[in-house]
Amino acid sequence: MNAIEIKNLHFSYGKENVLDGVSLCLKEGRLAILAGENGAGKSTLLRLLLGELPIGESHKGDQEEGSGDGSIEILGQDIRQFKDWSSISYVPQNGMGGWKDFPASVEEIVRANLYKQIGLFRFAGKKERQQVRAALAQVGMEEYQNRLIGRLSGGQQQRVLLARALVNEPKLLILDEPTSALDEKNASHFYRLLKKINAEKRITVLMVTHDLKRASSYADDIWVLEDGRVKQEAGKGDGQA
Ligand SMILES: Nc1ncnc2c1ncn2[C@@H]1O[C@H](COP(=O)(O)OP(=O)(O)OP(=O)(O)O)[C@@H](O)[C@H]1O
Repeated sequence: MNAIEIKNLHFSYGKENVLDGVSLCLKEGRLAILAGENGAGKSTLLRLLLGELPIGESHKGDQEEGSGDGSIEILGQDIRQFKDWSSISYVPQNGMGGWKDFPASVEEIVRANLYKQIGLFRFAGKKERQQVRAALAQVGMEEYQNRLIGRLSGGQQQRVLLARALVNEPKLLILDEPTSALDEKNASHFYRLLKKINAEKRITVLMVTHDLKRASSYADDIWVLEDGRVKQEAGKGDGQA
């Protein structure tokens, strides 16, 4: 099955055409990167994939931020009918920015993503605590579970955000520039970790990055957004950066 299949996608904010016939296909189990210059439309494409921006007919009228057409299928289903959003996890850009004094532990940050399963007014049970521990172990942060989030380095915080995205055991993981605040060493470590999780857990990954040079050695598919369209480049996916 394809994790994502996009055909002839157009999107504009008012008169500004941002996507002008994007087509791409991400097969399940692969790791893909999406690059492109500032303003190329990468975040717009991610927002369409996450159902935050409309395609086709919509009933919200003037309140829409923009309008689009074309087709998007996620995990084999038309996005307009797609309901299984818990099978998709998203790591936003600068996810930890401004959390320096946030009074929550690593464990609480990861557990918060299980709120649908736990419910707002119930405490986490043994099963949920185990899920949190397993997600932290996947990113090598098990020992830090009681540490306040603001007392971690940028690289460690980014790994906690990854654990937070993994705790729901998603089929598809979407990341928006996860290494933009990291130095070279931490960025490479993050890519290796992502590749390992992709290979071992068979989680399909789509990552937006400006770091095409380093990230491309971990990718099966490399797409570059340019002039509203996607250009495909060969990926290596061997992780031998
Ligand atoms: N909500 C919005 N309303 C109007 N125009 C927008 C909106 N969001 C983005 N744009 C415009 O659409 C274009 C694409 O923006 P987008 O954020 O998708 O690019 P990007 O590739 O993610 O850029 P960057 O690498 O800088 O994050 C830009 O010209 C931007 O100004």
